[in-house]
Amino acid sequence: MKITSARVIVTCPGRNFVTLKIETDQGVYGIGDATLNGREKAVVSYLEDHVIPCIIGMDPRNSEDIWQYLYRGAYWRRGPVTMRAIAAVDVALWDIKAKMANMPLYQLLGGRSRDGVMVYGHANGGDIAETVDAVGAYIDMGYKAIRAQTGVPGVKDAYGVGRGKLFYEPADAALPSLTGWDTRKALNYVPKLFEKLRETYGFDHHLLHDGHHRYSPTEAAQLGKALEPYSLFWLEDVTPAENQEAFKLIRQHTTTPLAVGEIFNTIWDAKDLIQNQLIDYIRATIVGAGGITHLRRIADLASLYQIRTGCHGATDLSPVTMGTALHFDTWVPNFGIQEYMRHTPETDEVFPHDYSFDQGMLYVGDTVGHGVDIDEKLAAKYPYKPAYLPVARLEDGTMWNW
Ligand SMILES: O=C(O)C(=O)C[C@H](O)[C@H](O)CO
Ligand SMILES: [Mg+2]
Repeated sequence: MKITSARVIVTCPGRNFVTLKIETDQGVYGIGDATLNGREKAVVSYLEDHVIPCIIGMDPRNSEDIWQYLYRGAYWRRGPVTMRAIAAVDVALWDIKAKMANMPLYQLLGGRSRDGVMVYGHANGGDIAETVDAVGAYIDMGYKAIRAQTGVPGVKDAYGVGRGKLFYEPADAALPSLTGWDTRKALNYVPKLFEKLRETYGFDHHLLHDGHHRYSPTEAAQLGKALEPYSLFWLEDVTPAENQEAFKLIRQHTTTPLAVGEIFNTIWDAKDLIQNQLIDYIRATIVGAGGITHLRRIADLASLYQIRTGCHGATDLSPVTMGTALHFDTWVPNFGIQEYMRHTPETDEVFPHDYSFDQGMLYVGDTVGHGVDIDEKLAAKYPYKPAYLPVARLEDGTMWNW
């Protein structure tokens, strides 16, 4: 069996997606996602100029060997561009493998460990009152877990506060837009949001919060401690994690569960965090961390330390990643939760998929493969549109982490 062609399809049905379609001499094809928000074309070039020419003629059934070939063979390891390209190939090959086996992907991974996958949605508002209302709307939709973000008085466009309610999309301009940040103001305000949420809705729902890399380790420890009475499911990305040791300090001071890893690309980014039990949830996902082949290694390492998965699932992860992640989540023994930011109807139409939402859970169907396809004719109607994530500056102009 041979790979006969591989094509990159770029489409923008409301936001940009990069998709890889691998075809074989046996008529079976596979689809993988390679989207890197705000840097899409770098992955397109990596795939078209450096990956596709190497894999034509290879046996698509050897997905492990092809993964190693692309990882070791490049000599230049890791990084978001390389690992997304590898992930796209890997997911397309698993899709092909499952189709050849006439099985839904989760069966090939080891079968069902659960009926459905608990997801969390994004509730946000300009201030506490608006966010409390937004959380109520998610509860009414049946969600069991909700991430809550609020604007902070005196801070221009604090992280997570979108214009729309259901379809929050941070990549919003042809050049990065400017947002503000003030840690002191956020530290004073955010705990009040959770106090109000628990007062209003009680303790039956899981609440989550994303610090989006804004706090220093000491400030992060303060926030974790201040949030303890409100019993969060997790506090995410509370400080940047390039220095994995930084989490030791936070961990010593708070029992608020910690999640990290949506920008991780390999097991090496998470190794110390996992082995020292400095986190509770690992957020690495299929498209970010080298596909199924690599993500399952991360999950296995995490399972030794009772750390559970919490795959990233923002809108920049295409339905191909969402569908594949749901198969992974349906199987992985140490599953925690899955993020679910809804795509627009236009995106859902371009990527027909076999997963559905009911009462706070997502369910994959039994379509063979990962169950997500791309309507190429429709995709062609939505040409690439440059879009960037915002940047953040402090009041005095200092560049900060967005
Ligand atoms: O979904 C989250 O938790 C995020 O932090 C979303 C990210 O900002 C987004 O995926 C960036 O592309
Ligand atoms: Mg996040």
